Amino acid sequence: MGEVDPAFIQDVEHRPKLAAIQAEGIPLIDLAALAGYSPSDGTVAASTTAFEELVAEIGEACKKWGFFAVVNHGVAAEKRERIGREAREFFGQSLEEKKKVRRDEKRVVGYYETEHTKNVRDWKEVFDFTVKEPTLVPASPKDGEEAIMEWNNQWPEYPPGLREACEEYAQELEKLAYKLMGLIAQSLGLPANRFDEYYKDHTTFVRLNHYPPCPAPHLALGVGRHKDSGALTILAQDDVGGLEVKRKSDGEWVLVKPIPDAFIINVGDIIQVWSNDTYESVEHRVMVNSKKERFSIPFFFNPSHYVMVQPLKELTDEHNPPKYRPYNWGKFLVTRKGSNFKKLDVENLQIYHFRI
Ligand SMILES: O=C(O)CCC(=O)C(=O)O
Ligand SMILES: [Fe+2]
Repeated sequence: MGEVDPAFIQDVEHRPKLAAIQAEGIPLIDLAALAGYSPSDGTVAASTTAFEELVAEIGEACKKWGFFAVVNHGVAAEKRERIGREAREFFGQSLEEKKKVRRDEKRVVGYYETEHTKNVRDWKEVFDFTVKEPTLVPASPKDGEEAIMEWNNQWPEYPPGLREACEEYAQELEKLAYKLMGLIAQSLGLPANRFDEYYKDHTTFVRLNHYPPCPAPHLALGVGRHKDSGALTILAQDDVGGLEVKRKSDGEWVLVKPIPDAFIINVGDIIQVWSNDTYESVEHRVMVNSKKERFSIPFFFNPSHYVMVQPLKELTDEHNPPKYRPYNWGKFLVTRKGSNFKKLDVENLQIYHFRI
């Protein structure tokens, strides 16, 4: 990634402004009132005013921004530090070493250094792993073909502690993800465990991102503008900064300031569909930096492959009819994964293709 290959250059209108706006950023939400909260059995241990306020805050943040930061989330700091150290070790190796666990059309998780977003190459390298081993998905993106296949993780020999650090981290984040889905359900007036049925064989994956220093941060992006296609993303970012969110109120790109130990949460396309557009999945992108490398770790909380994603019955009626046709999550996922290996003339599959 030494010189700037034209494949990385963004069209003029999508290039970042390096002096990004820092005023009015995404909401910061304190989850302290969550202690003792167990959404899976629908009980709310802390049924207090503080808890009601928290649910309302989550709802407002989802509506206004689609993004928020959380503190006092209950994830042990040492687990996050550990996966961060292992990720640095892994990416610090030669390309040849990393390519030993490179993903390809058969093994779709692992190391990858040539990802494209909207056909422009991203200035980054990644390592993906699924949380469930194995993860079950449709064998074919085609409708009517029922065969199922397994996605299996590819763990590198070095660093030897990477696998355990990743597995421990994923377990912690899974607990947080269920709590956040519980809060989001309650903020929509639904029972806390409303979404659990969709997660029995979930297809969640975690990505270790490394953004190396870039000699042309005004031309390239670490990740081009996009929306996350899953339900909910929980992101750990380091102290370098670079993530920008498209503010709903005016369409400006706003920097998400790093806050030590906080996680950044964002609503993905599936929550947009489930909520029938009450909450929207918001565009975001990542700027790169000419001096500093950056690391981040998104956790993409995705349902089971056989889930038909559609607006929830409780949230639709004759005055507010469903805005989307049902679509099969697994087929959507494997279509998107497959298209990562080709440079396409057409746009990726998107939820608006299912809009009624
Ligand atoms: O690195 C980041 O801050 C965000 C990455 C991201 O948006 C993604 O991987 O979907
Ligand atoms: Fe994203």
